[in-house]
Amino acid sequence: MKSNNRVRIFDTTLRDGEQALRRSLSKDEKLQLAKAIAKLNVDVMEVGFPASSPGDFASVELIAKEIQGPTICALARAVPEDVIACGEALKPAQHKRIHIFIATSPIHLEKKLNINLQAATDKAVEAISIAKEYTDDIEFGCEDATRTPPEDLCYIIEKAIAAGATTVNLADTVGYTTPKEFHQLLSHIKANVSNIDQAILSVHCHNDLGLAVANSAESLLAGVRQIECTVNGIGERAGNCALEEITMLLSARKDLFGLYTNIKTELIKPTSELVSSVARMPVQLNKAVVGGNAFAHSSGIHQDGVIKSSITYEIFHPEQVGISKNELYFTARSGRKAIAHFLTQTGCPCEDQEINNIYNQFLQLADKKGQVYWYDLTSLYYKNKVNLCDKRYSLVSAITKCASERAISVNLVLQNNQKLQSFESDSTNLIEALQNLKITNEAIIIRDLSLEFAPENFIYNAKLSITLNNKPIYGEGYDEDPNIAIIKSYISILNIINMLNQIREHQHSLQSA
Ligand SMILES: CC(=O)SCCNC(=O)CCNC(=O)[C@H](O)C(C)(C)COP(=O)(O)OP(=O)(O)OC[C@H]1O[C@@H](n2cnc3c(N)ncnc32)[C@H](O)[C@@H]1OP(=O)(O)O
Ligand SMILES: CC(C)C(=O)C(=O)O
Repeated sequence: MKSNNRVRIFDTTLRDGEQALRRSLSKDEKLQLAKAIAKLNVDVMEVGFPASSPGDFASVELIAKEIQGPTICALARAVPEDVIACGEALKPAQHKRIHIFIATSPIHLEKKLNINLQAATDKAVEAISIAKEYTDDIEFGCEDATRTPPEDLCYIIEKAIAAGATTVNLADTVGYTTPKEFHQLLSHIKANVSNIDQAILSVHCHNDLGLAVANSAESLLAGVRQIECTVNGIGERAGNCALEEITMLLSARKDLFGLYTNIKTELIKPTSELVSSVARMPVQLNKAVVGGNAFAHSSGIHQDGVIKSSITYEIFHPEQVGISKNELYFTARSGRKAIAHFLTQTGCPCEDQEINNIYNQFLQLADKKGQVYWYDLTSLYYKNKVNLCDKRYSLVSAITKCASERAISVNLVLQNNQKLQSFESDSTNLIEALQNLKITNEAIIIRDLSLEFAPENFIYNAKLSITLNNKPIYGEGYDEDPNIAIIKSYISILNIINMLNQIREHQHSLQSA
């Protein structure tokens, strides 16, 4: 493809993204994220604001030293000290860029900077001339460009390019513009700035009205060739254009845009997870491309379509963004096809009549439980095949005692198959004490525990999850006493394991018969 079709991805996760965090990132955290973002193969990464603090100066300097490949960029106000701080911090970088910005809108000029457009232009030109002592790669940015009269933008941009700016960035700082309006503004700038061909046009869109990706995408149709964006769309207030969304839009709609990026899209999901965990910003389930539901289907009509051909409801393959496969969830909205498909895939093929029976029982269970798990389906299947004897544990009594602040002992009496059995253990906490009871041969390691109190019923709801043979198992228990609620949810896990063992034994007996 011609290079004019290449869109440069300018990642600002470590600068604008970091501005959205409740706690700033340490030098090591920034370096860890910088390494992952560089592996994504972004063209430019803006990694901080060196004049902001000695710590951020040191982070930018460290990244400039350690990261090879992408251009390392740092941000400065149109203030000499800021530009010098960028130049100094970026010294070790293989490829470096200084990004100088100043607000251009009447609102910002009058109410914030208290200067006029000419004074802002003079400051920008002076700052650019200082930056030129450090690098030829200079980005000039108009903050709040989308609330600036077009002729004012043309004036300051022309001067900035003449002073040496090689990239010009138009920021929709408060996420105010719309795609059509933005296209018109960018076309006006292209048509009216005499030296515009000497710079790459860039945009930096915020998501206050949910239009950051749409506005960035439309800007490309107006001739923009650099998009500023962040992983997971994190950034001031409602965030920035999401890197993963704009990248996958260009990939999925090559027919419309005819443009490409150099992003290694298969690294998108792991990078998103890393950013989310280091930044402590959870990704919402329904987030495009990287959300937990982006490739999950739970309604019957969709599941049927996806089973027949994934392109019915998926516009690109999950593997393209580093997600191993799509997922089907089972709820009362699921249909027969999904149930039959799951059972067949797990070695439990059914005849039509059988699936009808299982499906009716499934619906009753789904209405009761909300979500039906894989082991529920396997159990329904075998319950329809054979009358498995129900070897269930039930709780007869439970005593928990705190021997000291740091020791708890548990004594359980359980009934199983008419027999009473007593189990005892102690530890520093209830979960460990339960794990030490050794009621089954399986090593049960609890992964998660949630405990909620329902004040309307004065009752605790405990939810535990474990992993057994790489599959999750969820248990649930209710009680007025939080410890007993946890014990009951643990017993519900024992009963699921018991049921799975019975199914396995039954399968063996069928095979050897
Ligand atoms: C839209 C954006 O995301 S812009 C980038 C936002 N990022 C940051 O703010 C980075 C973190 N900021 C900081 O560490 C600090 O605010 C600093 C170091 C930049 C400045 O700190 P201080 O000197 O204490 O100033 P303070 O933050 O209180 O006020 C900002 C000053 O910068 C001025 N200013 C703001 N933008 C610009 C600009 N682009 N060019 C020149 N001056 C500017 C303001 O008018 C104000 O000046 P004043 O004191 O004369 O009124
Ligand atoms: C510094 C600029 C690019 C910015 O972050 C904004 O205007 O939102």
